[in-house]
Amino acid sequence: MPLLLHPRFPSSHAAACAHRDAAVHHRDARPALHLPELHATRQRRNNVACRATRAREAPPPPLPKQKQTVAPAAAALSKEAHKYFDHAVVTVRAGDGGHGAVLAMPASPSTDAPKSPRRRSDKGKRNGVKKVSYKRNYDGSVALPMGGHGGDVVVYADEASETLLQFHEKARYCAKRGGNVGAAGTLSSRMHNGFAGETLRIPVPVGTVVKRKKGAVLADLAHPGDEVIVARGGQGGISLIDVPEYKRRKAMALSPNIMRDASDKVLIHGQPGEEVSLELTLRVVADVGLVGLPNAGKSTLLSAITLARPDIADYPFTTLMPNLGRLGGDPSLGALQFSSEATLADLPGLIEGAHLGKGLGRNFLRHLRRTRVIVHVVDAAADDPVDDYKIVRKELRMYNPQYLERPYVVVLNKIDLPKAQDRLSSLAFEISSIGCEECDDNNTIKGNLNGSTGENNTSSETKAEGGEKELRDYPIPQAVVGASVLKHIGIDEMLKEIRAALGKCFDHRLPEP
Ligand SMILES: Nc1nc2c(ncn2[C@@H]2O[C@H](COP(=O)(O)OP(=O)(O)OP(=O)(O)O)[C@@H](O)[C@H]2O)c(=O)[nH]1
Ligand SMILES: [Mg+2]
Repeated sequence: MPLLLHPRFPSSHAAACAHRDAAVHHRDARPALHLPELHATRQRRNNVACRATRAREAPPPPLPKQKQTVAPAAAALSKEAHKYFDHAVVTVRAGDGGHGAVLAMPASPSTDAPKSPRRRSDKGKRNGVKKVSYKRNYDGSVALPMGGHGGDVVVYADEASETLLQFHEKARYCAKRGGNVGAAGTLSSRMHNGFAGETLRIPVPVGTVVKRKKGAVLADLAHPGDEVIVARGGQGGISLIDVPEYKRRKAMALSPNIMRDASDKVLIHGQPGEEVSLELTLRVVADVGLVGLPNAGKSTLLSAITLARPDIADYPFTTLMPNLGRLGGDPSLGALQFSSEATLADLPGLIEGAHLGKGLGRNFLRHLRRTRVIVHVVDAAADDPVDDYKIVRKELRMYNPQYLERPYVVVLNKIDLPKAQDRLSSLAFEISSIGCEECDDNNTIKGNLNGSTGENNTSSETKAEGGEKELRDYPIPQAVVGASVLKHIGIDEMLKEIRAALGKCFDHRLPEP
């Protein structure tokens, strides 16, 4: 019987042995060298080794320009992490299926052989050969072993991860392939399937949107533990029985997987695993977004009312990436206080012209998308707080006019400073009169939160830029409160207003009053 082995199986043992023997023979056949010759040869060999080492130590030749621009350099990543932390492109590859095998039928006892007398030890044997019990399929055919399934690739939302920066350092992930069928050889009851490749699980921050590159959205991983299979592993190959033609009819009774000719061998190959390019976009999950000019005190506010400890400093753009903090429930609600818990996101400061890329730009405003309430933090001791407030409102409108329709609270901060205290009431009056009372409609808010954002909605942005709707056409603030988050003045009043604004939004967690 011809020995049929899969080309990828370690079938070339004999060839390898022959090669090794030839090498030994070649070594033995070398003429013996005299001492001076030996020395010269060693010298030559050392020189070659030296050159090889130098070649290995030499820096690799520079890549062509277009290849170098594929991923941001590590230095740029550490310096400008805020540009990359919320967006990444990765390629994932699921594992290939393991291979099946070509199996020979076990030798059957010759019917011509003279029958030996049956002995007690021959129990369970037929004509002295032990009867084999194979695993069977539901239709009674022998279950032939299969190659293992390739590992899938799963992306899941993990509370422990915060940014997508790691995907700029490693942009390709491969799952393990399935195992091959144990051994090619004779069909036996002890053969087993190849082991399944392990699923590769990739953690991403909660709030990551997983999308095929230039394709459909696969999942929005908005809750911890949410997951999506992004690439499926290949199926394992089947096994085939190889029998001479005159035995095929008999073998067919055992299994339909009979090899007819060499071309059938492709069936034993495992299927390749899927490979996809994914675009990961992080949109932080928060109920309240803190916005304002740099230095207004947003991070100080977050640290005053939550356990978050963001960087705080007396210079603009201290915050480069959103900071999240958890606001505890309202104790006055008793057992229901958990329902008033909320997550706050402190965003980097905005400046006039952010929509044109000034300052840090406005890309991080995408992180307001999931918020229900916006808190404007205004430095009441600044030269023109009302103008500062308008600048931020206008930048929000440029980015997504729908943000202006969400309920919002204005916090006039730094009232511990005399300059702010003196003009607090006039500022509060001026700010609360920018906007229209009638358009304060919760239905609009619901529509915005469920519907599409204006993030990529250029038509709505153009509309706003065209000046069709002024700031006064959007709702007035829910409340304007004076506070000093540094000195803990007016914190309770501010929290009350923020919770009231949250309560006004549609919220399934809060019981209807
Ligand atoms: N006097 C006074 N100073 C405050 C108050 N709140 C914040 N500050 C100070 O204002 C400065 C800026 O505060 P941050 O919280 O870093 O401001 P920010 O809005 O987060 O700034 P960016 O991250 O740059 O956008 C710090 O020196 C704070 O100590 C306040 O209520 N009163
Ligand atoms: Mg800050």
